[in-house]
Amino acid sequence: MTTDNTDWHQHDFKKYSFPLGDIPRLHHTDPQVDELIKKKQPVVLTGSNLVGAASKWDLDYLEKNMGNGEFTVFISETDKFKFFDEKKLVEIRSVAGVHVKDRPAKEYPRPAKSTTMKIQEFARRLREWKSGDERLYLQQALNSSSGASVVQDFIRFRWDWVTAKQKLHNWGKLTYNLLLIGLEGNVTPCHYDEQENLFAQIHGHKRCILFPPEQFECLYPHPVWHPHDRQSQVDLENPDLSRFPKMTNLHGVQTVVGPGDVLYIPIYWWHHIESVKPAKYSVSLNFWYKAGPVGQVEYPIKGYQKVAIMRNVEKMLAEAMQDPEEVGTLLKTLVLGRF
Ligand SMILES: CC1(C)c2ccccc2-c2ccc(C[C@@H](CC(=O)O)C(=O)C(=O)O)cc21
Ligand SMILES: [Zn+2]
Repeated sequence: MTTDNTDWHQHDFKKYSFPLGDIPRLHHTDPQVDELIKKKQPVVLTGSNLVGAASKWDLDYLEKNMGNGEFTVFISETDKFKFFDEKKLVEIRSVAGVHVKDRPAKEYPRPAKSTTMKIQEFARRLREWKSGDERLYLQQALNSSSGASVVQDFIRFRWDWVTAKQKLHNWGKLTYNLLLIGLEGNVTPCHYDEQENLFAQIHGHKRCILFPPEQFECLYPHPVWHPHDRQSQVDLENPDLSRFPKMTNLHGVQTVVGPGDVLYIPIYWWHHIESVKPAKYSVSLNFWYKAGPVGQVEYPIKGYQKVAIMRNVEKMLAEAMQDPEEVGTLLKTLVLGRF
């Protein structure tokens, strides 16, 4: 269990060009926890025992108990695992009711390719991994088809506790529990998700850097129709300031989560996550919840609501123009020199 964030050897970590505050770490019974979640502010909850039944989920245990299924594994030549949504490439769009299969969009570089393998092969390749080899990141939705004892552990999670959180904060339904097993050094680059996330760390440690939705203009997300939708175009470690000048206004918050910690990543908050030393690999399990009902809209509207509006404008224009390339031109015509 990480006792306290401050004993972290920060000098080990990558240095970034932007300031980083600390995400509060609070015991899960602290009343401030629910105040922060209600305000959609990130917070690390300690001592919840949410996935205590999984504290034994190291590679040996998972290798023996994850069953005989094929698991999704992403492979990357670099330390970055920037996910790529194939579905965006050939989107069927209806034009006046007629389904028009789009011509496949121009070829995009695929930084991480996905494959499947049995847990035994994954574990072997992780143990044999040495610097210079391609990196692996297992990402698999947990379900009843996992091995019997893993399912037993899953059932013994603190579902009462997490369901009470879901109800108290009016979150929608639980969509996924993604099991994540990645090498130390793997980086999931800066992106946001459209779901509330209780991110439970099981083995090893992860450095999590978060930015609020209001910093949308500093992070230059790809267009919504792009396979890298929801992900920043900016390489935080090596920002191209000529293309992304507003990146100099970036300021975030960070934490290092260890076994037993649960990080609340609010919906639409940007997060950049890295598996860090000393463990050779990390095991995490996230709990993704659909957004709750919008309810009474209060003005001025909040940052994350503006992101949702901008996404809808991009989608509507792409649909109307039937050619995503023209959307940029139209938007520039609409605003440049006028607003
Ligand atoms: C990078 C990877 C393996 C991936 C590849 C291709 C498609 C999807 C994904 C995906 C989705 C979620 C995560 C977990 C976490 C980041 C982290 O812990 O690394 C995170 O962002 C979250 O919990 O929201 C990681 C991945
Ligand atoms: Zn995410």
